[in-house]
Amino acid sequence: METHNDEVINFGRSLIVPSVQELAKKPISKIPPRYVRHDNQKHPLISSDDPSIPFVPVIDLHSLFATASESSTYSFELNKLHTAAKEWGFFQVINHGVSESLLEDFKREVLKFFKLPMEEKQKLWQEEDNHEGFGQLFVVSEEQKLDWCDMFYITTLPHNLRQFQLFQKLPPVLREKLEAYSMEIKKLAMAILGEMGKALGMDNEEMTELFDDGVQSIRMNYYPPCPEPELALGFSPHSDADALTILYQLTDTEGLQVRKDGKWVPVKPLPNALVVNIGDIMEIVTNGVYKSIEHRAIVRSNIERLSVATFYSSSMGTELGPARSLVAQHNVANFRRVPLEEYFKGFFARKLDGKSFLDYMKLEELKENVT
Ligand SMILES: O=C(O)CCC(=O)C(=O)O
Ligand SMILES: [Fe+2]
Repeated sequence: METHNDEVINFGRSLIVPSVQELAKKPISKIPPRYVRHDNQKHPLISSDDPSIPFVPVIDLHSLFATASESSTYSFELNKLHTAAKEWGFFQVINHGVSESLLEDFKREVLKFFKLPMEEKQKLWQEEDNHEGFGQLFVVSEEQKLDWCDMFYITTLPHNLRQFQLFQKLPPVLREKLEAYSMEIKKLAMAILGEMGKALGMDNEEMTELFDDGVQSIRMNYYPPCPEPELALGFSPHSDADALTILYQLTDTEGLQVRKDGKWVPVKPLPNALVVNIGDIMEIVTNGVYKSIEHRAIVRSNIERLSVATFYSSSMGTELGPARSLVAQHNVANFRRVPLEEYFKGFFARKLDGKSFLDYMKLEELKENVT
């Protein structure tokens, strides 16, 4: 049930920036300096067809869940999940159970949403003091370089964290599909987290307590064609702050790249697949066994790209830190403990800079002794 509440928590703000989609409609052959990266590094498209490039693991969730219900033994698929989470922090899932028709309907509505006239979008633009809505995140100064991307960000779960006004302003069919998508993706995230907990040897009850009523937010990304794609970036390198991200690549345009052993590896959009990645919260909860991985998005000269990232984090009111059942196993805690709300506020107050915020959470010397 939806409740209108007066105590929506404001996790942060971001400076208001112009729409890149509108900019890209103009007949420009050069991009404004604010989008040209300082490093002047080129950000080339790396084709996933190049045989020397490793392929991000693909996990068949049907097999995983089928073997999971049969026995509690460590199945082949569970081992594959565990290895992918440990060594890649990124994988694709197929046979994930989210209905194809819902994915199609949601995609259609998101595409329409970004094609709305600017006067309509303006009503859903970020406000000075809150970063939900259309705009960009993590913009903290007028000098900062900007991403070649417009995004729409909204907190979806739990219901009492929703910006009721923003939900009310969404086109009704999008809103309906977003609700359904949010629920399906929560179910999927919980199922994957449950399997991960099993693979890690985490206490089941602890896992449920941490994530059952988790915070979910959805970020829709629109990357317009860019006249100088190698000088810009669609999304600066970052790791996600949440526990588990489920990314839906709406178009079959390549653009997402993950950093693996120092190299950028493309994540090829596969039909009916979703991309899953470990976020910083999961790295902390697993006491560092699973790693959140840096990733970025590049842009193209002649083609747009769209994606929807759903971020799933632990529940409000819980403390963020390594799972106690794992600290007991490992005999050491590698991260500090902070209230979840404090963690989020700290994260959103910064410019995106790789995995720098996780370093703040890391305990280098202070090792918590287990009793
Ligand atoms: O567009 C993409 O593929 C990446 C999006 C992403 O990393 C994010 O929204 O956090
Ligand atoms: Fe991300």
